[in-house]
Amino acid sequence: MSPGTKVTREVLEAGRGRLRVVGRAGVGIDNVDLQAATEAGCLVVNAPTANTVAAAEHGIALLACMARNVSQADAALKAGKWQRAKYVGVSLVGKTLAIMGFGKVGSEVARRAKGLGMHVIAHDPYAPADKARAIGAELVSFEEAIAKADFISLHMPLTPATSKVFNDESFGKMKTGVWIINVARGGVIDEDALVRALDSGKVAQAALDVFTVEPPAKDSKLVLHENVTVTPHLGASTVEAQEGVAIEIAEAVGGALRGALAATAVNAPMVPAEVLSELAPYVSLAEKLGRLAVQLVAGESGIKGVKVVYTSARDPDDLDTRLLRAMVTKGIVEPVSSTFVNLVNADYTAKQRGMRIAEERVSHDNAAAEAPLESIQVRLSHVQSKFAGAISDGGDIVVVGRVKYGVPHLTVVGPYEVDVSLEGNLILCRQIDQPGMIGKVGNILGRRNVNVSFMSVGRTSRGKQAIMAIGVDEEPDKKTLEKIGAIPAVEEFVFLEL
Ligand SMILES: NC(=O)C1=CN([C@@H]2O[C@H](COP(=O)(O)OP(=O)(O)OC[C@H]3O[C@@H](n4cnc5c(N)ncnc54)[C@H](O)[C@@H]3O)[C@@H](O)[C@H]2O)C=CC1
Ligand SMILES: O=C(O)C(=O)COP(=O)(O)O
Repeated sequence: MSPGTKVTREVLEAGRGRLRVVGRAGVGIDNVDLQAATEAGCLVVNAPTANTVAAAEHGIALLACMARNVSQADAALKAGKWQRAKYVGVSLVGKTLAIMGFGKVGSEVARRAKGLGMHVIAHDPYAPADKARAIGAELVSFEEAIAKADFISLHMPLTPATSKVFNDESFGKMKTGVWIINVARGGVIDEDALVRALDSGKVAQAALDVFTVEPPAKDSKLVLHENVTVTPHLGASTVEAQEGVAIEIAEAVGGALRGALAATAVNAPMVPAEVLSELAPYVSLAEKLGRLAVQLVAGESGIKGVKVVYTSARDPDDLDTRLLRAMVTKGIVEPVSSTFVNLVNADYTAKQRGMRIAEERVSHDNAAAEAPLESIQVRLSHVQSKFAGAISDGGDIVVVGRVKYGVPHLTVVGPYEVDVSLEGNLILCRQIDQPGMIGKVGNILGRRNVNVSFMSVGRTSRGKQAIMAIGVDEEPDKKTLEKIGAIPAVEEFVFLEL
């Protein structure tokens, strides 16, 4: 999808439940109603990196072109006018360039401008100062940037906060004869104010690739202004960038449709790719624990409080749990919700259902541990359970799991320690600890051709209460489950789908 295509609330609502992914073959997603997409559970992915260099190169091209009056002189010469005196330009070396928005494109423009011998300053409230320093650019306030610059290049996204930030007031604070370049979004400039600033000479020239309305009106004063150089949104239009963007977005959409976690998702918790691959088995564990916990709930009290406890040897700053929290939420909400729930709208849906998700981190004293997490605990507070064995001392449903050899395992149910791989389905069975129980249950399942994948017994103490956690590949029929329930020592059992 190109920026000319608008994905509005109406479009998203018409596709609700069926439209799963919107792919933006570029960076700017100001043409997608993100809130409506999130509500509809529709993932929005973009291709954020493949056109960065193209946009930066276009910014530099416009800068150089404008400083030397290339487009005006070209038009004049083609009209038969040889005007060497009229088109004396200005030099770039030693001039101060202010980069507004020091993200991917802005920083690449900075690198190139340094190569041209310019003094580079930048304004970006969210950019790390050391990244700017490494490129040789100094981060300054908005006021300082616009006041000190000879050239101002715009590289911020269009958001409510950046809409028309370049207006009469800000032009008023700039040096007289400043030069403006915009390859970001037209809407960050109040175009009428820019025309006024050009007319008064406050702004010497502007070079614009983007406009508030695209294409702009044929009689646009701005476009027709003699001190304005324009291109029709060509920032990303290089052969290399178009090919790169096409591949990037195809991979993102394909991955998202297969259920892979999209690193370029715009409306889902954003997690860097290296973190994503490290967390992948924990992501699955988090969702499965959520699923197990919710299937253990009984009664009408509803789930109000959910607590997720991460035990980790890592420094809290090194453990980004947003994705895990979203997956626990998804696991809890999905089996009990009629709406299509995914990573995108999991938090939103939980909130709509009045479900609060609290998180806690417990440090695990094992400095040698390489795994990001020791365990994840999911606790549903003050709910009734259809399996009393899942209730811990505090009256909460508690399940704990960990990743072993890359596979999620259930390791605690209520007060019982078990160890069962979370694949296939699960039967939990509570009984009085005594010999022969595994054989009895195993026999019933075996006779019905239900393959047991894993089995584990946990007990409070010898001869007291114990639970069996049995992983099964197939879903046993009702009769088989009843037979298990009818074993005299069995006090309760529950079948859980993973
Ligand atoms: N003309 C064209 O064809 C192209 C245009 N673009 C546009 O360029 C812009 C930048 O793209 P990228 O660098 O890839 O995005 P980016 O997300 O990497 O960088 C944007 C930067 O702007 C900063 N920012 C946000 N609010 C700000 C504010 N109020 N003041 C100053 N900085 C602020 C962010 O912290 C971020 O560092 C976007 O608007 C994008 O749509 C990108 C590619 C091609
Ligand atoms: O990536 C962006 O934000 C762009 O503006 C590029 O737009 P395009 O994909 O060339 O229509």
